[in-house]
Amino acid sequence: MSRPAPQQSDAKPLATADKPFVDVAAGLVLCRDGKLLLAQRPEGKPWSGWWELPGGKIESGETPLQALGRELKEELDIDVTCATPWVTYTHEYPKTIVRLAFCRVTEWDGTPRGAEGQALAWVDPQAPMPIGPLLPATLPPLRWIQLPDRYLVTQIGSAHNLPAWLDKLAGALASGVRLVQFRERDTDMDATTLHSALRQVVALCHAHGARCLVNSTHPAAWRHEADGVHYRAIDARQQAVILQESAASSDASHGEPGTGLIGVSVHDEADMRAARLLSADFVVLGHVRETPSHPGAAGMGWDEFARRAARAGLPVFAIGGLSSADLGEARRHSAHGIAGIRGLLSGR
Ligand SMILES: Nc1nc2c([nH]c(=O)n2[C@H]2C[C@H](O)[C@@H](COP(=O)(O)OP(=O)(O)OP(=O)(O)O)O2)c(=O)[nH]1
Repeated sequence: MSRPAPQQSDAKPLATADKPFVDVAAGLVLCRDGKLLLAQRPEGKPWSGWWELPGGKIESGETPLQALGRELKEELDIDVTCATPWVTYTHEYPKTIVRLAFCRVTEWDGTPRGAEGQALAWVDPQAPMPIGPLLPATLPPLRWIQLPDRYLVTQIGSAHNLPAWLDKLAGALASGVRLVQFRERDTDMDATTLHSALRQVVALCHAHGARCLVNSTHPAAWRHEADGVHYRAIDARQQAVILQESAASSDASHGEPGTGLIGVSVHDEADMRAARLLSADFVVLGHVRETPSHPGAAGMGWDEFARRAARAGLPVFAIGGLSSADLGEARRHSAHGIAGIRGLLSGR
């Protein structure tokens, strides 16, 4: 899998005098069976014949969700009844800079039809794309929407906890968890025991069709036995500097992008910039509520989470005192999904 080029920051779009800046709302219209609706741009519009997510320009005074509701009525003749903000992403085209507020649309009244004469197609986002070409800025959301919505972080601690912990992991995997991060910070396991624990976690994940990433505190060689890496914020920043320096000196031997998934823990804009430079697949932002991992530290709350998530330019998992029951609330605040240690293991 080739990794896409890093995108620019969403916080500071690079509007220039000769390049107009356009704000757009686009919908990932998702059926209950997981199929996603794509539309072909009609004759007479720029990029006609290319496929895109339905939507259009945000008019003055509109929120992205209002604009999307209006556009989907005009283009598809449906009335949206449930939509949530998702990833806001900026793409520079040769003649324009487009900031796309991608939103998930999960309920609507009516049956979508090409009300402007455009062709429509329901596609399985997890399968090879049967149609094309797709607009360049439409490719990232089609990749991101394939990410699972729950991200379980390990906390095994001691070797004698491992069998019982693996049982709990099996329960979480059976309940649909498909993404796990091996992160053993406060452990009394020696390196050999820890490595063996990782192998057992990876094997169990794979047996359930789930993927496991290895936290960047662990040896880099272990990532290749798993499905990628999850960088701590400090490691992501360091890695981003290495990547920039090697790019500046045309030295490709450092920071070579791997083929697995890349997750990054972020707290602020600088962390998010590092994540984008590393072409991360997603970020984890928290903590939303006070948690046993950070006792006494108040959570940022959902409103602040939403403000920060809107600047990520990547799918964001919310973390901090959350369980599966919080998924709806998380999505209403621009999260892709939720991450957690205890909340996801207990199947709550
Ligand atoms: N709707 C939509 N637009 C996209 C996607 N990807 C992408 O690059 N774009 C770009 C193409 C256009 O430059 C811009 C959308 O503008 P548009 O011309 O479709 O807007 P509109 O429906 O309001 O049409 P109009 O007022 O220009 O007739 O966003 C996508 O997936 N969906």
